[in-house]
Amino acid sequence: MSPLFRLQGVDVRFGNLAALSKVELNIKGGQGVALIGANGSGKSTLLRLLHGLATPSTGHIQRDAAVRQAMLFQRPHMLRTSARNNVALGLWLRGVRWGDAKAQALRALGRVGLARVADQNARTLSGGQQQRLALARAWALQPDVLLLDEPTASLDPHAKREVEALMAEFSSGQDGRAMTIIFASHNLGQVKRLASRVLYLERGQLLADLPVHEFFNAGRLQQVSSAAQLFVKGELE
Ligand SMILES: Nc1ncnc2c1ncn2[C@@H]1O[C@H](COP(=O)(O)OP(=O)(O)OP(=O)(O)O)[C@@H](O)[C@H]1O
Repeated sequence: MSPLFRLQGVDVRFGNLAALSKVELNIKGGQGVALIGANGSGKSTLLRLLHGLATPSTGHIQRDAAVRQAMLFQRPHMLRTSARNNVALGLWLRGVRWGDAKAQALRALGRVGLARVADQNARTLSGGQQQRLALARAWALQPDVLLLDEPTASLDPHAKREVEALMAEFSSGQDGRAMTIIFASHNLGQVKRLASRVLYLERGQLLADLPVHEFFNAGRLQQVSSAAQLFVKGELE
């Protein structure tokens, strides 16, 4: 199977700052990929690059043109209209007729347990509901790849569990087709639960690309960098 993404020697620079530096990476379908690293290590930049929201300053990114992608952010942006319209508009923008878009939106809201609030103004929903609404908006597009930038970072434990459960269901192919999920997270428990592969970034460099069980092997991590070991220890405390 050809990779969904192939990055060769990619730098992303903002002025003098290299947010990403010499990144070499292949991502295949059917994986749960976690991006971890300290604040400012380049996780968001890498996700934005994969989603086409950032471009390499040097190097090359190859994306499978047939692949459908959606992206979620830590704080979803909702339009000041009903939850249902927020989902339907995403579909309509991709050419779905408005009547069909509204029907599909309702199915997507049902999928994330929000059918009850379909007519409520999206801006009045709780943080957890808004993130589930963002998941419905993504799910409605039936993407092959779902990119998520710290999707549970601003949620309470209950909402966090709900969002995480949906991520697990989407990636397991429960709805007929498995989505590849690529997510940034500081929550290492979540990384263990959802990822099969871990990418560790340090100051824009991809220092480790390991199966999840190897990444959490302290001896292995020491070989990556002492900062990586300290980082994981700090995040687990
Ligand atoms: N649009 C931009 N303009 C200038 N600098 C930027 C821009 N976007 C990111 N940076 C810088 O690039 C570096 C990497 O940022 P990035 O947001 O990718 O890190 P991160 O690992 O996602 O951090 P966090 O965990 O805080 O979200 C940081 O030093 C950041 O300040």
